[in-house]
Amino acid sequence: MDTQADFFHRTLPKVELHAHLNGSVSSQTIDKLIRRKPHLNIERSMTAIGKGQRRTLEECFQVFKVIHQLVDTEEDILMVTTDVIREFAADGVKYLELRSTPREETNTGLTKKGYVETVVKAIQLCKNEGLDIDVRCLMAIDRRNGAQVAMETVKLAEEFLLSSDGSVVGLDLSGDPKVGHGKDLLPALQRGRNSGLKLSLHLSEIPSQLEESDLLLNLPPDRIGHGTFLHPEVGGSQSLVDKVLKNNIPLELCLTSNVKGQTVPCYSQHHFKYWYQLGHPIVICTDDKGVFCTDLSQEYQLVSSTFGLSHEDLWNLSEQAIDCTFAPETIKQQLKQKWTDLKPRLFPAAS
Ligand SMILES: CNc1ncnc2c1ncn2[C@@H]1O[C@H](COP(=O)(O)O)[C@@H](O)[C@H]1O
Ligand SMILES: [Zn+2]
Repeated sequence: MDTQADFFHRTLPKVELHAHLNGSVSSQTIDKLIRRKPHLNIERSMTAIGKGQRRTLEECFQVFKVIHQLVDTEEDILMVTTDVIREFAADGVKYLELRSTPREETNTGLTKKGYVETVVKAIQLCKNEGLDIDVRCLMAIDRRNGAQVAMETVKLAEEFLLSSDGSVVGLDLSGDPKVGHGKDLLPALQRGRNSGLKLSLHLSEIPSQLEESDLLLNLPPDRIGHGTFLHPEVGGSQSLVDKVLKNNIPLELCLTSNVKGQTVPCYSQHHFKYWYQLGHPIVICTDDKGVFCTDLSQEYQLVSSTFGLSHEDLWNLSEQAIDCTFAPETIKQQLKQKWTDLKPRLFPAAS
């Protein structure tokens, strides 16, 4: 990795659309949390998957449980959210959609509403700091918790859609893909959609979910998380691909996450190639930058070194991501202007 490439990828203005809040907590923030809660006996190595390490997806979900133990008060959520936003801003991210599952913690008196209020407050605090990053929030439905909780989350999101000054823009469906079935969550997702909430759904993150993916694609979602096993070469189907293409649904792709979580055997076999060759809208994302020890610059660098993309190709990818955001049209136009203004810094010869 040469320094020139590093400068390019870090300076490249970027859009991050798939980042789980508690999976994005950096080792520095984890250290602060561990100091706050020494009685939990949690070590930093239990909260992240280091270089060259792999885990099964089940093991990844154990890691989130450990982080959730460390993040269980309003104070923690405020610190975690502001730290994560500052880190993305320092990495050249100009627009960020953070997603998080509202949690209730009876031992600390935290309510789901309080959880979301705190995330929105942190977004506001960062705005007041004058950071060069626009941040929005998606409320996550953990598929493990079933239909009733999903519906409660949608209702809460509806409230925040009206009251959060544009901070809460949509819903995410995530959680352990082996648990629960998407069909039970359709009424909640449908309702959210009808209320004007945008939908980003984890889809076919593991094999053999053709039926579920088909049902969820009929909504249709506004974006797809991963979509690793949608295409026929890996056991998906042409009809699923056709639905994605027909509705022009962008895919959020997270290379390190998929390789470390072992749903993809190696970088060169990542489904980025399949969708990129089709010219379909794709957005490079981190998923869980803390847990998978990455950042968005590294993910862009990985894409370019694995698939031989030029700086110009990467520029186009990051610029096209603006159209995939859930931001209002005026914000998209402002972001495009920002990209135009920044381009001469990265392509001096062309200016
Ligand atoms: C690795 N692939 C993945 N697949 C599915 N869901 C994932 C995920 N990575 C993270 N999450 C979801 O995000 C939560 C942590 O952040 P929040 O507490 O919501 O901020 C996890 O508990 C899981 O539900
Ligand atoms: Zn995810």
